[in-house]
Amino acid sequence: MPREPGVAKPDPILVVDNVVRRFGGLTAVDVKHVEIQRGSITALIGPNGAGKTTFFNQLTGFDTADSGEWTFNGRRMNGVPAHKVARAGMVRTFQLTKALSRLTVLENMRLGAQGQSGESFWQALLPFIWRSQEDEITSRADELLARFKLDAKREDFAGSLSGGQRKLLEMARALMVKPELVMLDEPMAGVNPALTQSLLGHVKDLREQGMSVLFVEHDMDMVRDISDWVIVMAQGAVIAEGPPDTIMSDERVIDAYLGAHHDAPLTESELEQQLQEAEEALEAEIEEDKK
Ligand SMILES: Nc1ncnc2c1ncn2[C@@H]1O[C@H](COP(=O)(O)OP(=O)(O)OP(=O)(O)O)[C@@H](O)[C@H]1O
Repeated sequence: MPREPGVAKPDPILVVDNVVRRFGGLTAVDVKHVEIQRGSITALIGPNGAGKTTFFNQLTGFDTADSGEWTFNGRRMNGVPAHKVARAGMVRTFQLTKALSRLTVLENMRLGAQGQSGESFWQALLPFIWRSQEDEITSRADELLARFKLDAKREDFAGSLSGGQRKLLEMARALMVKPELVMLDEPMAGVNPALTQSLLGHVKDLREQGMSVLFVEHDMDMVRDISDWVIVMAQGAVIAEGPPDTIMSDERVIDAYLGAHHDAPLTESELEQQLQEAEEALEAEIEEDKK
């Protein structure tokens, strides 16, 4: 396959055209064309501020693109809200895990089943409304919690989990909607080395089970280790694509990284602070939905 930005894939699950997102004078995302191959693990890399998370937000309905269109399994997805995108089979996790700390692990999983929407948050916690689905949802949650070795934590508050366990919970929760495409935003950030292999194994498992994976990551060892294909973004655009072994020596890629300031990894307390902010923002959103 040619290693050019936007190269066509044999069987793409996601096809993106001309997605632009501006913040004031800044063009955060300007992706002309990109295809994600079904059944593979694709890494999305690029220096800080390249637009990776913003691009994820557009594709998954968490933010509205200024222009552009994209199809998932041939179905147009631009303008579709996040919970419907998730229910269609395209689900994402967050860079700062949104596992609500004052809910139990199991309650977080139930929320996942509702497809990440604020409006169904209360319904998810009021089992009598959903009694018929309740048993099925709980047994799926238990199955996933066992797979991710979180079953012993079922009744614990998500806030009591370690950073790595929260990442596992995020991934397990995303699987509640039985997705076809799983989008992971920095799955390795803030994960203790002891959990690294286990997380890598879980990501590879997704592919073994026939799912497609698209993940944003700064950890190049992880990118090299598990990806089938790498897409590189810089200043909002896709600048290179290719297999992991060749992409890291690509001149355009090296230039993009050298030209950008690369932040040091977050410390534990910075991570904690950001997690708290993300939770407050999500809770505010839920309050807003209740009105
Ligand atoms: N809500 C927003 N308002 C204004 N500017 C924003 C907003 N979100 C992102 N940006 C800007 O858009 C650009 C792309 O940011 P984005 O977070 O998508 O990059 P990234 O590649 O995910 O970076 P990192 O690897 O550091 O997470 C940055 O310059 C950022 O400051």
